Amino acid sequence: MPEYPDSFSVTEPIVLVGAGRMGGAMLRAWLRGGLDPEQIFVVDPGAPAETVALRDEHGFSIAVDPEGVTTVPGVIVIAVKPQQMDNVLPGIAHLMGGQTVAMSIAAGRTVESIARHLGPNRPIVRAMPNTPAAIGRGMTVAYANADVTPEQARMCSELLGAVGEVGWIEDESLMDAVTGVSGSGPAYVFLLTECLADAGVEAGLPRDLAEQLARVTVQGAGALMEASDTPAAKLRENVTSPGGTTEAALAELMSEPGLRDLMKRAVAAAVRRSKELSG
Ligand SMILES: NC(=O)C1=CN([C@@H]2O[C@H](COP(=O)(O)OP(=O)(O)OC[C@H]3O[C@@H](n4cnc5c(N)ncnc54)[C@H](OP(=O)(O)O)[C@@H]3O)[C@@H](O)[C@H]2O)C=CC1
Ligand SMILES: O=C(O)[C@@H]1CCC=N1
Repeated sequence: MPEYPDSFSVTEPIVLVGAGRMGGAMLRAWLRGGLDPEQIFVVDPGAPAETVALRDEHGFSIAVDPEGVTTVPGVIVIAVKPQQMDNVLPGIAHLMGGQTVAMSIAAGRTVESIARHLGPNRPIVRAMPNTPAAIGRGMTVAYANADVTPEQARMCSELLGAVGEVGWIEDESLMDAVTGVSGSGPAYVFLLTECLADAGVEAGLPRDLAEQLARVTVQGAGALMEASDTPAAKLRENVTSPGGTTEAALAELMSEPGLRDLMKRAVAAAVRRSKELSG
């Protein structure tokens, strides 16, 4: 079980542009982890009610646009939709001070496409979290351009580490595949849960029971993977008695073209879409 920071050494102001699902999850994790609310400046023209309630509780600042930010931040976290980036980036360029690093979590958007708006030689981090971030159980992969200093990378690691595990890559082109596996991945597991419940109903179970069985089974299988380093393939074998029921089911899932092929096609589609969003 990874250890998440329960305090922050980042002392610079943090600007969060976009406090939606992912931005909001990070904001809540920073507050939970003890980041000083006076360091936090949220920019969101239609800040969700929960963000306003959090502001009322903790006392950070919310601005409707970047003009309302009256500080030079150490980090600007950009958490708006990829399609909003071209509208948003020009407005935040002026917030970039000499020591500011911009960290985008937008799917697909390349560092080069961000630098086009922020200017040359700007420190830029591109990161891809996922929704278990909301409970501190996310997986984030990050890439830093050559202008990011070790201290800036450390600050970004700390902010990302508040929502789960963080890994850094040195080849930005891997980010599309990262997005296809871990960024979008939780949705595949949720769909699997839905499909398992539907199949249970088809097999005669009442819907409530089928949904409970599917949900608790996926939770339990995830917990089992967490409890040891046993490879997923071995855990699958452990369920599979020779000549038994699982073997019969897996023969269906693994017959060509089976689940492996379907998953490859799904991830490839996400990778293609990530490349299309590159900007
Ligand atoms: N959801 C996910 O699983 C993941 C998402 N991402 C990336 O995170 C980013 C955000 O996604 P997500 O949180 O799901 O999306 P949301 O729509 O929930 O969040 C985006 C937020 O940005 C706000 N916003 C819109 N325009 C502006 C603006 N001009 N200035 C400041 N804020 C603005 C939106 O407000 P309003 O709603 O009023 O428009 C909204 O609150 C995306 O780029 C996505 O690719 C990355 C990994 C996983
Ligand atoms: O669907 C999306 O585009 C975002 C990026 C990864 C997960 N959600």
